[in-house]
Amino acid sequence: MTPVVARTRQELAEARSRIEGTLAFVPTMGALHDGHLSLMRQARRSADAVAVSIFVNPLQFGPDEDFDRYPRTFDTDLEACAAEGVDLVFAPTRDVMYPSEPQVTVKSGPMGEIVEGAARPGHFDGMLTVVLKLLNLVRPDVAIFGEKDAQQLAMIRRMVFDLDLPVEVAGGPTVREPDGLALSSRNRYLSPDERRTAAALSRALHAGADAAADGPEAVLDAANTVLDKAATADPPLVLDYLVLVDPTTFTTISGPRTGPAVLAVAGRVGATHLIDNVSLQLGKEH
Ligand SMILES: Nc1ncnc2c1ncn2[C@@H]1O[C@H](COP(=O)(O)OP(=O)(O)OP(=O)(O)O)[C@@H](O)[C@H]1O
Ligand SMILES: CC(C)(CO)[C@@H](O)C(=O)[O-]
Ligand code: BAL
Repeated sequence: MTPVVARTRQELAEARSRIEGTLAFVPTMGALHDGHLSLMRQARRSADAVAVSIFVNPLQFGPDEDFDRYPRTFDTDLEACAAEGVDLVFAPTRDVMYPSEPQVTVKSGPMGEIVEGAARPGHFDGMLTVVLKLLNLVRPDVAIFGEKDAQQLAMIRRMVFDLDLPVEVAGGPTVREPDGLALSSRNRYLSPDERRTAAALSRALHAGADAAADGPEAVLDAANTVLDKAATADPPLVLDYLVLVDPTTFTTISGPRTGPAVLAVAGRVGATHLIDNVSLQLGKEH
């Protein structure tokens, strides 16, 4: 069945008031792929009804980023939502979300300025601002985000904790191509040659995870060996960062250490910024 499509606050309020039972919510920027669909299936298992938002949020894009060329594929997105049994799609315009230039926004704090936040200044402030607005508008019981954007997920959990938001946050596992490349709406920018180079990101994470029992230095060495080779490929992978961080705070892990960690990587192939990460247990066989 086709989902109810709400484009305005009033349409959303009316559709929301007709939903009975619990509601799970999957916020997206559209250009839906199997990663999004797996979050929708998780949402379906978590609640009586499922809502999806489709909104390319200008606030989280830097001036030199790809806001204008970000893929917008609403008709096929709606078909995908229908096939997954989504009940409600909220697809506001920019003017609906931001009727005037916002004066009060969310400040993501120190965690918003490191790792991906250092590569994309202001990104996490804009992301948290729109997520808070979406949560206030949709009022879900549970909101589901992909682990592919691990720092985003950690920051949303922190916002919910710090601001006492009445919502449960759940993470969904990263869906990958057969060669390991994490699905991402931005993958469609890649030429076949760039696509081949991009696969080095997940290969590096895999190599790092395989060395987890030997500690942080071994993890970074193993991943860097793969990335160094990709840096000389044609076209090359231009590394933005490779970091081993605490899963909750995203602060760097160094020296001998055991326990959970996230190995996160970001790089550019051509003009396309791609990110990926893997969770691992340092100092333990996995
Ligand atoms: N491969 C994936 N597996 C699982 N979840 C994913 C995957 N890719 C994205 N998501 C999640 O889907 C939600 C919407 O993300 P978004 O619409 O930005 O897609 P995206 O593929 O991450 O796009 P982008 O190319 O902009 O990074 C986020 O919670 C994101 O973490
Ligand atoms: C959470 C989100 C929908 C906010 O715009 C976006 O950052 C995304 O798609 O991951
Ligand atoms: N996938 C996270 C949203 C962004 O890249 O802006």
